[in-house]
Amino acid sequence: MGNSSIVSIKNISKSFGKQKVLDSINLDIYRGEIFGLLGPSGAGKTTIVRQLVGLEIPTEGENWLFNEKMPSLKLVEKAGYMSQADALYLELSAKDNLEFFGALYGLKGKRLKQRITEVMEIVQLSGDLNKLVSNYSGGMKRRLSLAAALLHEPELLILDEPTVGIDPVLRKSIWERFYHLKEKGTAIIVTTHVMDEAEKCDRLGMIRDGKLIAVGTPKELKNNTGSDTIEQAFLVYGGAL
Ligand SMILES: Nc1ncnc2c1ncn2[C@@H]1O[C@H](COP(=O)(O)OP(=O)(O)OP(=O)(O)O)[C@@H](O)[C@H]1O
Repeated sequence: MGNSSIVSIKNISKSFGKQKVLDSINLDIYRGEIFGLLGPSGAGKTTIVRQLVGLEIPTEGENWLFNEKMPSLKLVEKAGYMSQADALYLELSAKDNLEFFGALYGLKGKRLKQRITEVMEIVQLSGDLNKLVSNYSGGMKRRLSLAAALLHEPELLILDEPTVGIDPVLRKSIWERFYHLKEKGTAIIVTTHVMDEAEKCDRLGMIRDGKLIAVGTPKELKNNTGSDTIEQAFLVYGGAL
Protein backbone atom coordinates (compact mmCIF):
# COMPACT_ATOMS: atom_id res chain seq x y z
CA MET A 1 0.00 0.00 0.00
CA GLY A 2 1.40 3.42 -0.97
CA ASN A 3 2.18 6.11 1.58
CA SER A 4 -0.91 8.16 1.09
CA SER A 5 -3.27 5.30 0.26
CA ILE A 6 -6.29 5.61 2.55
CA VAL A 7 -8.39 2.84 1.07
CA SER A 8 -7.07 -0.39 -0.34
CA ILE A 9 -9.51 -2.84 -1.86
CA LYS A 10 -7.72 -6.15 -2.36
CA ASN A 11 -9.16 -8.72 -4.69
CA ILE A 12 -12.73 -8.37 -3.48
CA SER A 13 -15.51 -10.62 -4.64
CA LYS A 14 -19.00 -10.76 -3.22
CA SER A 15 -21.86 -13.14 -3.81
CA PHE A 16 -25.40 -13.00 -2.53
CA GLY A 17 -26.50 -16.62 -2.82
CA LYS A 18 -25.76 -17.65 -6.38
CA GLN A 19 -25.48 -14.10 -7.68
CA LYS A 20 -21.94 -12.76 -7.92
CA VAL A 21 -22.27 -8.98 -7.51
CA LEU A 22 -18.58 -8.06 -7.19
CA ASP A 23 -15.83 -9.80 -9.11
CA SER A 24 -12.11 -9.51 -8.22
CA ILE A 25 -11.95 -5.78 -7.52
CA ASN A 26 -8.58 -4.15 -6.77
CA LEU A 27 -8.44 -0.45 -6.08
CA ASP A 28 -6.46 2.11 -4.05
CA ILE A 29 -7.75 5.53 -3.11
CA TYR A 30 -5.47 8.29 -1.87
CA ARG A 31 -5.44 11.28 0.40
CA GLY A 32 -6.75 14.46 -1.15
CA GLU A 33 -8.59 12.94 -4.09
CA ILE A 34 -12.21 12.77 -5.11
CA PHE A 35 -12.78 9.29 -6.42
CA GLY A 36 -15.98 8.54 -8.30
CA LEU A 37 -17.48 5.07 -8.57
CA LEU A 38 -19.44 5.24 -11.77
CA GLY A 39 -21.81 2.62 -13.06
CA PRO A 40 -25.42 1.84 -13.89
CA SER A 41 -27.99 0.82 -11.31
CA GLY A 42 -27.22 -2.62 -9.90
CA ALA A 43 -23.54 -2.55 -10.98
CA GLY A 44 -22.32 -3.01 -7.41
CA LYS A 45 -21.33 0.50 -6.27
CA THR A 46 -23.32 0.46 -3.05
CA THR A 47 -22.04 -3.00 -2.17
CA ILE A 48 -18.47 -1.71 -2.48
CA VAL A 49 -19.03 1.30 -0.24
CA ARG A 50 -21.03 -0.69 2.33
CA GLN A 51 -18.03 -2.99 2.64
CA LEU A 52 -15.75 -0.02 3.16
CA VAL A 53 -17.75 1.07 6.18
CA GLY A 54 -18.11 -2.46 7.53
CA LEU A 55 -21.81 -2.95 6.81
CA GLU A 56 -21.14 -5.79 4.39
CA ILE A 57 -18.49 -8.52 4.45
CA PRO A 58 -16.77 -9.64 1.25
CA THR A 59 -16.99 -13.26 0.17
CA GLU A 60 -13.35 -13.10 -0.88
CA GLY A 61 -10.62 -10.52 -0.47
CA GLU A 62 -9.92 -7.77 2.03
CA ASN A 63 -10.77 -4.12 2.47
CA TRP A 64 -8.20 -1.95 4.23
CA LEU A 65 -8.82 1.56 5.54
CA PHE A 66 -6.03 3.56 7.16
CA ASN A 67 -3.88 0.40 7.34
CA GLU A 68 -6.61 -1.35 9.29
CA LYS A 69 -8.54 -4.34 7.98
CA MET A 70 -12.30 -3.87 7.82
CA PRO A 71 -14.55 -4.31 9.63
CA SER A 72 -13.01 -2.31 12.45
CA LEU A 73 -14.75 -0.25 15.09
CA LYS A 74 -11.67 1.95 15.42
CA LEU A 75 -12.51 3.49 12.09
CA VAL A 76 -15.92 4.88 13.00
CA GLU A 77 -14.47 8.29 13.77
CA LYS A 78 -12.18 8.39 10.74
CA ALA A 79 -14.81 7.96 8.06
CA GLY A 80 -18.04 9.79 7.35
CA TYR A 81 -20.65 7.76 5.52
CA MET A 82 -23.79 8.89 3.78
CA SER A 83 -25.99 6.03 2.60
CA GLN A 84 -28.65 6.14 -0.08
CA ALA A 85 -31.35 5.36 2.44
CA ASP A 86 -31.17 8.23 4.89
CA ALA A 87 -30.21 6.97 8.35
CA LEU A 88 -32.10 9.66 10.23
CA TYR A 89 -34.42 9.64 13.22
CA LEU A 90 -37.66 10.99 11.82
CA GLU A 91 -39.25 11.72 15.17
CA LEU A 92 -36.35 13.99 16.18
CA SER A 93 -35.43 17.47 14.98
CA ALA A 94 -32.45 18.01 12.69
CA LYS A 95 -30.55 19.45 15.63
CA ASP A 96 -31.24 16.40 17.81
CA ASN A 97 -30.17 14.11 14.96
CA LEU A 98 -26.87 15.95 14.53
CA GLU A 99 -26.27 15.99 18.29
CA PHE A 100 -26.79 12.24 18.32
CA PHE A 101 -24.37 11.63 15.44
CA GLY A 102 -21.93 14.11 16.93
CA ALA A 103 -21.87 12.20 20.22
CA LEU A 104 -21.30 8.98 18.29
CA TYR A 105 -18.26 10.56 16.65
CA GLY A 106 -16.89 11.94 19.90
CA LEU A 107 -17.87 15.59 19.41
CA LYS A 108 -19.30 17.58 22.30
CA GLY A 109 -19.87 20.99 23.86
CA LYS A 110 -18.97 24.16 22.02
CA ARG A 111 -17.21 22.32 19.21
CA LEU A 112 -20.30 20.21 18.47
CA LYS A 113 -22.51 23.31 18.47
CA GLN A 114 -20.12 25.10 16.13
CA ARG A 115 -19.91 22.16 13.73
CA ILE A 116 -23.71 21.80 13.64
CA THR A 117 -23.98 25.46 12.63
CA GLU A 118 -21.29 25.01 9.96
CA VAL A 119 -22.66 21.86 8.34
CA MET A 120 -26.23 23.16 8.32
CA GLU A 121 -24.95 26.24 6.47
CA ILE A 122 -23.16 24.07 3.91
CA VAL A 123 -26.36 22.19 3.07
CA GLN A 124 -28.45 25.34 3.38
CA LEU A 125 -30.72 24.08 6.12
CA SER A 126 -29.85 26.60 8.84
CA GLY A 127 -33.44 27.83 8.98
CA ASP A 128 -34.78 24.30 9.51
CA LEU A 129 -32.56 23.23 12.39
CA ASN A 130 -35.36 22.74 14.89
CA LYS A 131 -37.86 21.21 12.48
CA LEU A 132 -38.77 17.54 12.95
CA VAL A 133 -37.16 15.43 10.26
CA SER A 134 -40.54 13.81 9.59
CA ASN A 135 -41.54 17.22 8.20
CA TYR A 136 -38.52 17.42 5.89
CA SER A 137 -38.86 16.84 2.14
CA GLY A 138 -36.87 14.04 0.47
CA GLY A 139 -34.21 16.47 -0.76
CA MET A 140 -33.92 18.06 2.68
CA LYS A 141 -33.36 14.63 4.24
CA ARG A 142 -30.58 13.98 1.73
CA ARG A 143 -28.97 17.27 2.65
CA LEU A 144 -29.25 16.53 6.35
CA SER A 145 -27.65 13.11 5.80
CA LEU A 146 -24.78 14.84 4.05
CA ALA A 147 -24.48 17.29 6.94
CA ALA A 148 -24.24 14.35 9.35
CA ALA A 149 -21.44 12.75 7.31
CA LEU A 150 -19.49 16.04 7.27
CA LEU A 151 -20.02 16.77 10.96
CA HIS A 152 -16.84 15.34 12.49
CA GLU A 153 -14.53 16.39 9.64
CA PRO A 154 -13.45 12.85 8.82
CA GLU A 155 -10.33 12.16 6.75
CA LEU A 156 -12.41 9.93 4.50
CA LEU A 157 -15.89 10.70 3.21
CA ILE A 158 -17.90 7.93 1.62
CA LEU A 159 -20.98 9.31 -0.08
CA ASP A 160 -23.50 7.10 -1.85
CA GLU A 161 -25.17 9.28 -4.49
CA PRO A 162 -24.87 12.41 -2.37
CA THR A 163 -26.57 14.89 -4.65
CA VAL A 164 -29.59 12.91 -5.85
CA GLY A 165 -32.65 15.10 -5.37
CA ILE A 166 -30.57 18.21 -4.77
CA ASP A 167 -31.12 21.18 -7.07
CA PRO A 168 -28.33 22.31 -9.45
CA VAL A 169 -27.43 25.49 -7.59
CA LEU A 170 -26.97 23.77 -4.25
CA ARG A 171 -25.28 20.84 -5.98
CA LYS A 172 -22.67 23.23 -7.33
CA SER A 173 -22.01 24.72 -3.92
CA ILE A 174 -21.77 21.25 -2.34
CA TRP A 175 -19.17 20.29 -4.95
CA GLU A 176 -17.23 23.44 -4.16
CA ARG A 177 -17.22 22.27 -0.55
CA PHE A 178 -15.91 18.85 -1.66
CA TYR A 179 -13.04 20.56 -3.51
CA HIS A 180 -12.28 22.60 -0.43
CA LEU A 181 -12.15 19.47 1.76
CA LYS A 182 -9.96 17.68 -0.75
CA GLU A 183 -7.50 20.59 -0.68
CA LYS A 184 -7.23 19.97 3.04
CA GLY A 185 -6.33 16.32 2.35
CA THR A 186 -9.70 14.63 2.77
CA ALA A 187 -10.31 11.64 0.51
CA ILE A 188 -13.83 11.57 -0.89
CA ILE A 189 -15.49 8.58 -2.51
CA VAL A 190 -18.74 9.30 -4.31
CA THR A 191 -20.93 6.87 -6.16
CA THR A 192 -22.83 8.22 -9.11
CA HIS A 193 -24.50 7.29 -12.34
CA VAL A 194 -24.64 10.91 -13.45
CA MET A 195 -22.04 11.63 -16.12
CA ASP A 196 -21.60 15.34 -15.49
CA GLU A 197 -20.91 14.58 -11.85
CA ALA A 198 -18.39 11.93 -12.86
CA GLU A 199 -16.52 14.60 -14.84
CA LYS A 200 -15.97 16.52 -11.61
CA CYS A 201 -14.02 13.69 -9.96
CA ASP A 202 -10.22 13.50 -9.95
CA ARG A 203 -10.33 9.82 -10.80
CA LEU A 204 -13.07 7.43 -11.75
CA GLY A 205 -13.62 3.74 -11.35
CA MET A 206 -16.05 2.40 -13.89
CA ILE A 207 -18.14 -0.47 -12.56
CA ARG A 208 -20.16 -2.81 -14.73
CA ASP A 209 -21.73 -6.09 -13.66
CA GLY A 210 -19.59 -6.18 -10.53
CA LYS A 211 -16.34 -5.65 -12.41
CA LEU A 212 -14.04 -2.66 -12.33
CA ILE A 213 -13.67 -2.17 -16.07
CA ALA A 214 -11.48 0.98 -16.02
CA VAL A 215 -9.75 3.36 -13.61
CA GLY A 216 -8.29 6.76 -14.42
CA THR A 217 -8.85 10.48 -14.61
CA PRO A 218 -11.87 11.50 -16.69
CA LYS A 219 -9.41 12.86 -19.26
CA GLU A 220 -7.41 9.61 -19.43
CA LEU A 221 -10.54 7.51 -19.79
CA LYS A 222 -11.75 9.67 -22.66
CA ASN A 223 -8.34 9.87 -24.37
CA ASN A 224 -7.67 6.14 -24.07
CA THR A 225 -10.92 5.33 -25.82
CA GLY A 226 -10.95 8.23 -28.27
CA SER A 227 -14.20 9.40 -26.70
CA ASP A 228 -15.64 12.88 -26.39
CA THR A 229 -17.68 12.01 -23.33
CA ILE A 230 -17.40 9.85 -20.23
CA GLU A 231 -20.58 8.13 -21.29
CA GLN A 232 -19.00 7.05 -24.56
CA ALA A 233 -15.80 5.97 -22.78
CA PHE A 234 -17.93 3.83 -20.46
CA LEU A 235 -19.58 2.14 -23.42
CA VAL A 236 -16.22 1.44 -25.06
CA TYR A 237 -14.75 -0.07 -21.87
CA GLY A 238 -17.92 -2.05 -21.38
CA GLY A 239 -17.51 -3.53 -24.85
CA ALA A 240 -20.72 -2.03 -26.20
CA LEU A 241 -18.94 0.03 -28.87
N1 LIG B 1 -28.44 -7.82 0.62
C1 LIG B 1 -28.54 -8.21 -0.64
N2 LIG B 1 -29.07 -9.42 -0.95
C2 LIG B 1 -29.16 -9.85 -2.22
N3 LIG B 1 -28.75 -9.13 -3.28
C3 LIG B 1 -28.22 -7.93 -3.05
C4 LIG B 1 -28.09 -7.40 -1.73
N4 LIG B 1 -27.50 -6.18 -1.82
C5 LIG B 1 -27.30 -5.95 -3.13
N5 LIG B 1 -27.72 -7.00 -3.88
C6 LIG B 1 -27.62 -7.12 -5.33
O1 LIG B 1 -26.32 -6.76 -5.71
C7 LIG B 1 -26.31 -6.09 -6.97
C8 LIG B 1 -25.55 -4.80 -6.82
O2 LIG B 1 -26.29 -3.89 -6.01
P1 LIG B 1 -25.74 -2.47 -5.57
O3 LIG B 1 -26.75 -1.88 -4.67
O4 LIG B 1 -24.36 -2.62 -5.06
O5 LIG B 1 -25.71 -1.70 -6.95
P2 LIG B 1 -25.50 -0.15 -7.25
O6 LIG B 1 -24.49 -0.09 -8.33
O7 LIG B 1 -25.21 0.55 -6.01
O8 LIG B 1 -26.91 0.29 -7.81
P3 LIG B 1 -27.73 1.67 -7.60
O9 LIG B 1 -27.06 2.71 -8.46
O10 LIG B 1 -29.11 1.33 -8.10
O11 LIG B 1 -27.69 1.99 -6.16
C9 LIG B 1 -27.78 -5.94 -7.37
O12 LIG B 1 -28.09 -6.95 -8.29
C10 LIG B 1 -28.51 -6.14 -6.08
O13 LIG B 1 -29.79 -6.68 -6.30
